[in-house]
Amino acid sequence: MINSTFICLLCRSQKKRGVVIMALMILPFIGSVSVSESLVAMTTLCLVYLILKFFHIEIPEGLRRLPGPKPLPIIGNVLEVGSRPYLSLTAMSKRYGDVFQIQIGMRPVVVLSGIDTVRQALIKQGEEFASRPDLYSFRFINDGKSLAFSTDQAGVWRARRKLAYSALRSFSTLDGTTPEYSCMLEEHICKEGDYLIKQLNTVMKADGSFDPFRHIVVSVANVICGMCFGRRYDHNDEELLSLVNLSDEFGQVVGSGNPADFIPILQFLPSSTMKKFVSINARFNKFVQKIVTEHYVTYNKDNIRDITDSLIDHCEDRKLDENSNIQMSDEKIVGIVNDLFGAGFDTISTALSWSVMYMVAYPEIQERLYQELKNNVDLNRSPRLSDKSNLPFLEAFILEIFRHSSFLPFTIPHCTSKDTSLNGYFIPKDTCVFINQWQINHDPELWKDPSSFNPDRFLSDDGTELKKTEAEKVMTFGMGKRRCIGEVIARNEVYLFLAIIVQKLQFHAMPGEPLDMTPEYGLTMKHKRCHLRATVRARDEQ
Ligand code: HEM
Repeated sequence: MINSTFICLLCRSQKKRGVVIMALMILPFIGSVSVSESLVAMTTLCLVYLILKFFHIEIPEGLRRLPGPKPLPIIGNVLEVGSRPYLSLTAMSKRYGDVFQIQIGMRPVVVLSGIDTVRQALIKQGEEFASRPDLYSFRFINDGKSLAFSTDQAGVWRARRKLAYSALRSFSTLDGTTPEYSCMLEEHICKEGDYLIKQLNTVMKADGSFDPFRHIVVSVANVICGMCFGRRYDHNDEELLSLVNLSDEFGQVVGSGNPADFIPILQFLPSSTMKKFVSINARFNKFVQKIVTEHYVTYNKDNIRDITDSLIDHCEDRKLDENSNIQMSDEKIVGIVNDLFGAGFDTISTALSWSVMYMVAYPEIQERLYQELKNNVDLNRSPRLSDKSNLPFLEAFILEIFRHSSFLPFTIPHCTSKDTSLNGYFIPKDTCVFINQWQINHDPELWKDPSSFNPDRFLSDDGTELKKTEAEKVMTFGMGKRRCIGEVIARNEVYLFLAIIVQKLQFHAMPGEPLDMTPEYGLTMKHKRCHLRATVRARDEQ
């Protein structure tokens, strides 16, 4: 009696109710079944039904259900996605098309591929695809107040993004301290580039080899530290070193597909990875917080020294402005510097470290880069931002690094802010969306021989000009409303650091040690840590 009432409550449709009752009727014929066994069986059936009902989505008329692989209970498609999601999801896009659905654990995820489909979603329907999903790991980044990862409401996120963008732009385009430099960004990079060369020479003399990421990351961190905090650190500073060298572990958890984000029960089970992740974030926040507190103490309205000061200043101005619409805490405003610092060193150091690896893997390309510099920049001076237009091969090389390595294989995950549709498929509100940048950068419809590393694909036949339409097809910084706000700085920084080091140094592999170019999956994919050699370009060569 209770059983049939329960079933009736669960199954409003006659047909479904019939299936459940039939299943229960069969039970006694399987063998002798005790009351408790039949209760367990019935509860399981009801639970399965409830789960099915939970995931059953009514599709509005005229739209189609999303295609995709069949998920297993509890784990969904985790096994098919595997440890290299950019490859498995690219393979799935060949089977299911540009818009398909997988299930990671309990959570449905829509995967977007194909440049036209991604443009349609992120640009033409940008508003609907601009939110971030509420993922467990994101709650630990910047104490849940991250500009890039938090689920801030659209109004708050937009205001913070505008503030971050304008602070970054002001402190990169500000005049340098001497007329020798066109702007502050150029001054920071040129000085850090020179320090990097000195540091690599010292390490080479002492040890005969160096770990490229270990040194590049400090130089790049110093550029963003200069803009954010008005200070730089020594290459052997233990505090900075221990912090910036943690970025691999950060990226491994935040990369699309971290199990604890998709299988809720894992949040409550002990996990050494999550423990490490929480501790990395706490250390990172503590580092930034200490500097911010010092800034509050020494803040002077008439002498805004850096981005932190300018954000504090914004809070002060807002308090004096009676008409201001206060929706954000000071913490949320000043906390923006945490995002800028975090995003500003890991991505660029990864790009530069890969560049050095590719130069070693393709010595003839390294030589062409050097010859181009030699022919177009006076070797008695350091390259500058203004030399960029005379170095098309270097620009083509950087584009090919972005494309071929696709070291940011996915954007940060997006989320739909309302029920929507794409290419005729229905996508409900609050669906997590992965954008597969790697697929776009390796799509044979867009690129000839996509797996070969060939910077010339971006150059005109005579090699003197960049092909703009080819360059615009590379997807590295996302697109639309969430597009990276540091893109201009990042492109300039990767270019100028590379020009400076290629002019002075030649990189080689360690004798007898094959170069391992296999990427390690994460938000930013790194190459395995390794040792290389560098020799100073001979004076007569220069
Ligand atoms: C080569 C270097 C860089 C690459 C490849 C890169 C790439 C990206 C990508 C793919 C996104 C996510 C876009 C999306 O979710 O659709 C992003 C977001 C972001 N980037 Fe970058 N980035 C780089 C450097 C920088 C730098 C130097 C800064 C700042 C100093 C920065 C600040 C940000 C911020 C704040 C966001 C979040 C934007 C938002 O959620 O509204 N990035 N970046």
